Amino acid sequence: MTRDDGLDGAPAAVARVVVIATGGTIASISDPGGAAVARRTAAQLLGSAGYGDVEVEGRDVLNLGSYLFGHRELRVIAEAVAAALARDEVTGVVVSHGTDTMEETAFLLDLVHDGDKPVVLTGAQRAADQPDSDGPRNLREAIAVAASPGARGCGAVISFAGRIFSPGRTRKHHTVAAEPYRTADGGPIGRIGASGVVITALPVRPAPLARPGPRFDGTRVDIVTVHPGADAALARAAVRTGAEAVVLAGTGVGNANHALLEWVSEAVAAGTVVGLSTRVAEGPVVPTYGNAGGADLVRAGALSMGALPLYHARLLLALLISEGVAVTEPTIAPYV
Ligand SMILES: NC(=O)C[C@H](N)C(=O)O
Repeated sequence: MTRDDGLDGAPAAVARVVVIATGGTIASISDPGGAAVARRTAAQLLGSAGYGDVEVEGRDVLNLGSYLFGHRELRVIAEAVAAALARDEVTGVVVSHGTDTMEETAFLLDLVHDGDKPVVLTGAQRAADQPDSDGPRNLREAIAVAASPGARGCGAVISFAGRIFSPGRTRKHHTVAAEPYRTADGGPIGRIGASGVVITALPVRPAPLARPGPRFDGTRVDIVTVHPGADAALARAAVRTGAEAVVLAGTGVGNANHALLEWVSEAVAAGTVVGLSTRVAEGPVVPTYGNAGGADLVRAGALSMGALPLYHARLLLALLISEGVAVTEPTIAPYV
């Protein structure tokens, strides 16, 4: 099957999109106890209706809620995406995915994406067996984005409820809303509406990193949250149990307290990477305060993760460490 692209009269190859199914609510149906469990396959998600002039093929890679994913699952998805993208006849790839940790997978896929073909993650907030499930619409839109020439060069994106997001600063910001994603200090880079896929902004993306190798699976990077009364017990336990880096989710612009400041000095001296992030949903880390605030933490050797969201920061450190990259201010500068 061919279609005329209308540009030079030559028939263009038909758009072909590979849908990689990984589970999530988009694939979930009620079990006998009434709990939603990922069960539906790629073929079941795609159905038999067809997707206009886009040829679509499904591939089952995982079938789990994304709350169950570890680094291994993220690596397996990255490998499946790369294999699909490597096929000349493939225009773009869709990954159907649970919404809980889609921000991490999308960020990883974006970090390692080194071509122009679109990679589009989508999911659903209402299970596949709900009469008002948003899955079919989200999937249809994601396929349209993956097939769209306009989405080329945007890297990996999240397509959800008619909006397209670049993952670099995008997080799930609402547990149940039909539009669960928001880009911190930014907005969607495009929309899907009556006139099709419209890209309104091109994301700025750093040079691609190498895809994670098997070492990524066991690379432990933990998050320790700062709160009134927090001590260093959890941070110490993280290192004791194998964490190669710890991200501090500081208060405000990235502050902690004297117990954690003392730990940062000891941990950095012993070779642990300490990233300084914030527990606040939006806005960058700005090392400002003394008396165990962010300025002191950075002086003690913590690395400011800048405007990179908390869970993105954790993932970036895990990827860099697993690749044997020395994590320093200059090596993380392009991402934060
Ligand atoms: N809406 C969802 O997909 C949430 C689901 N629990 C998941 O992340 O797999």
